[in-house]
Amino acid sequence: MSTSHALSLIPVFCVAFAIVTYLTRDREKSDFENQASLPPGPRPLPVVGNVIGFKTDEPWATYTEWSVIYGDILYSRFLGQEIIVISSEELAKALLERRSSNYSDRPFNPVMEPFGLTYSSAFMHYGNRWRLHRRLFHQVMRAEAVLEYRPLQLRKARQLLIDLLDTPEDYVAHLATYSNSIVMDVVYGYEAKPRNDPVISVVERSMEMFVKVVTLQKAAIVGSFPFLLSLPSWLPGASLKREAISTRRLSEDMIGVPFRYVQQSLASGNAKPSMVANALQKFSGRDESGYFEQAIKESSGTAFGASSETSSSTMLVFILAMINNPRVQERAQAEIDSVVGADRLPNFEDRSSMPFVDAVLRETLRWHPVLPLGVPHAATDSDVFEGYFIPRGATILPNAWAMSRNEEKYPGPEEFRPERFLSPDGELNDDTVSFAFGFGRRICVGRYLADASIWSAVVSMLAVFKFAKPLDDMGREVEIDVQWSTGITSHPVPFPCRIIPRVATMSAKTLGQMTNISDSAPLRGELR
Ligand code: HEM
Repeated sequence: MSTSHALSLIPVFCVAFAIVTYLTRDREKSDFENQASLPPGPRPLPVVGNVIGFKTDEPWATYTEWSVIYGDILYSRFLGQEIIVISSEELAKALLERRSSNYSDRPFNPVMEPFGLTYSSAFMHYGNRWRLHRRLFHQVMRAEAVLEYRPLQLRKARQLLIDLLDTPEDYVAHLATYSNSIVMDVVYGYEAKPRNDPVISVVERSMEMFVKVVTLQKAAIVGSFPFLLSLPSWLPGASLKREAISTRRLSEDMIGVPFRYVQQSLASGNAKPSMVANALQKFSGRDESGYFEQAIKESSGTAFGASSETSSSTMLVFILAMINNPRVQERAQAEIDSVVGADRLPNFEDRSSMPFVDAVLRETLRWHPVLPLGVPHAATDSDVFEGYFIPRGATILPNAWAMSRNEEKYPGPEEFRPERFLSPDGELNDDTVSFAFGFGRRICVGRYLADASIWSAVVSMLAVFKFAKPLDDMGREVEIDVQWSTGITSHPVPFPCRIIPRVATMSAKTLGQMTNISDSAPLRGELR
């Protein structure tokens, strides 16, 4: 058979396979199903499910539109996948927190194994292996532990300012370097080079693939048409197979390269305290099977991935918001100037005196949640919730996008208004936008680290720079046509902007004098 003939049969195979999958799919009916009906939702097409009107590049927007029609608990189907979308924060808490024993699993994702992503703690099934990962994170990322990283965060923020001063046009790379270098230090004790660090670039390439691969659509397609991964990789049209092969290679490097760096540093007696070094020492001599070593390797690899995309995306959203809201930017700068003065940069002791800056950070998390559909949970068992039947194994999507657009809680939700987080007397209110970090037992383990790293970058950038729209040939400001990336995370696609020092004579030397942190400041205590 010729290659072109073989190719022409692929769609036929796909449809035939989908029909067989659909007809033979067998969801166990439980007693619950006889008592309650599935939540309302758009009528699915046979086989393919709810594809009509579904915006694949903005699934959160589709689910939010559907939630207006069908309510805050809705049912939808994509190929063989049953999806329950929760669009209210209260209902998400009631389900994912108060019933967390049943809703802390992740959906089976057929993409993970062939793409070499089973290492990820964030997509791992609920169970003992996940618990061990969580414990390893907890050692170094719980609220009290992250206080130790403050000197590191301030030092890296100063480096970020120097980089922005030097080459403002590379701001996207500088933001990525900032968040990546903090997590590399915390997790591996690795001091990344300010530019073109070889280890960081391995991890960045791997993450780029990761966010494109871990989407609901891809999971459903691979789940329904697994033979696509068996096609010879040379075959035109076998792009999925080729993508799987390169993602697998990148993932191996991503978790292997920095891990070997720590092993070698420990062997030569030069290891700095870090999540990996501490844990390897703790389990040394009592890990014959290599079980703990594997968990340390996998969880540390996850930490990097989970942090890099989310933190730098949030900072991109912040810059965009500042450019489009100059009055907000000026008010935050006035607050910083009044607390800090002109001779030094802000530090963590100043934080409680600058509620407006914190309100800007919260509004950034709300205005464009970088994980608009969170990370999917799964129902371990069938259940009835709010009178609706939730099938065993269903994917549960906490629709952070819809929560951020709740008109009652956030009037004028498309506008960037930090004041919504302040009481009339200027104090911060209780709304910490916690939905941006997820729910229940799977809530983001890195949230305290993320909060301090993003605050330190945001306050430092506001103290030193003005962010403004680009200029045209006539010197007039031009509006930015913002595009948003799509995948499991979403952030503004790099846009032109001006990053101008607020003091024209600002230099790297002045920045050094404005920070009272020593470059060799001890960052953590002894190895435990
Ligand atoms: C702005 C920054 C960040 C945001 C918005 C964010 C958000 C999230 C969200 C929504 C989840 C899913 C929670 C759920 O399943 O309900 C999550 C999980 C996770 N995050 Fe973050 N995150 C951020 C930064 C970080 C950082 C800095 C780290 C680590 C260094 C991190 C590590 C993780 C891990 C390991 C998980 C998986 C938890 C599990 O499945 O048990 N994140 N994050």
